[in-house]
Amino acid sequence: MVSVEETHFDLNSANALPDTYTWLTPQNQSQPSQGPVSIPVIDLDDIDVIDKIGRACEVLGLFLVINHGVPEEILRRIESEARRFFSLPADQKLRAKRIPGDFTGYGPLPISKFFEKKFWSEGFTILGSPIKPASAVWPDGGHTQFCDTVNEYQQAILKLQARMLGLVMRYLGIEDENDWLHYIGEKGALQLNSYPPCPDPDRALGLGAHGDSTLLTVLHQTGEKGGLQCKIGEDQWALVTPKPGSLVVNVGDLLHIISNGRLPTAVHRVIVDADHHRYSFVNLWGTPPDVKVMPHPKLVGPGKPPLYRAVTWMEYLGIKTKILNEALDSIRVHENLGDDESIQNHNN
Ligand SMILES: C=C1C[C@]23C[C@@]1(O)CC[C@H]2[C@@]12CCC[C@@](C)(C(=O)O1)[C@H]2[C@@H]3C(=O)O
Ligand SMILES: O=C(O)CCC(=O)C(=O)O
Ligand SMILES: [Fe+2]
Repeated sequence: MVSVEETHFDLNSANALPDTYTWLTPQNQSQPSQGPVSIPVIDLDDIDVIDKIGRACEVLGLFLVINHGVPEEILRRIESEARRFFSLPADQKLRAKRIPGDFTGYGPLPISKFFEKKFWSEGFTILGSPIKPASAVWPDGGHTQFCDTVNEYQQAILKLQARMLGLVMRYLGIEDENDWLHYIGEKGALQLNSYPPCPDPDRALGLGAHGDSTLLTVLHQTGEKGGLQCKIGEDQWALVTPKPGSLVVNVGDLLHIISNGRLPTAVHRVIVDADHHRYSFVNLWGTPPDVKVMPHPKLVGPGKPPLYRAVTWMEYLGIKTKILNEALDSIRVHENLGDDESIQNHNN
């Protein structure tokens, strides 16, 4: 039998960076942004919130939100439950190990297989009810507090996500609730991430560059240093500096599709630190199982053909799990004529 020690490398007690975690390619060495790029901060109580949130989605697809209405007490509790989970011995966490083909579980994320080196992070994904994985970890009742907290956190974040989606829809000119309420219903996947201090942070990566397959992703993070970076232009990365009381929001592929390409999916990654142990609690929010996601009919018309075919969230997750960065292109039915590069491709 293979022991836990042979298969599981414990990042929390490592004092050197193993070869399997050492990035030699420019993967984590591309240029940090020249000069400070400011990440927009959107105040949900702002009188011009529709315009401001819409523009933030349109420009970067990533922003901070304040006055978001998620009670601080819930944020503190999810943090404390995540810390309780990640500080367990490896063999106890591994009782919830992700089985290949499953979304839920503890272990390397679906994107890991697309990267040549491992990520300096631990993750626990919960899609659906937390009861099964949590009671595997805590068979003696310790799971109840964890599950209650996960449920309350997701409920509170879902309320915020639905509110923001309404604002963005109105920005796009989709005023009538009946034209977008059907996107709401799924609570999404909760991704708990732990990024322990790293002995050689310049040669490691917490999480590789990716876009989320979501409508919107909302992320709460610990500490003041940050680690999340947002891709700007070709090969520059801006640090999403934490701001007390704020949450991070990013546009995912589903909203990009619905907006018919107008709102970009935010490409992001995570860097790590020598001293700071960072955690993030990420709600990856998609559409209900029976909803076909496609460019919204109100955003399609003469001169504005639909750029993508219809997909359900689950179908899209399946595609993304197989071909990651090519997923959007694989459902594209028309080039974006507003985009210089696309026009060139079209002419060739
Ligand atoms: C619902 C999901 C979205 C996600 C795959 C998952 O099943 C649960 C984890 C999510 C996550 C988080 C990190 C990046 C990502 C690309 C990945 O590998 O796992 C996303 C997936 C996604 O948004 O496509
Ligand atoms: O930890 C972070 O800041 C980002 C995590 C992330 O991108 C994800 O879980 O999808
Ligand atoms: Fe992400």
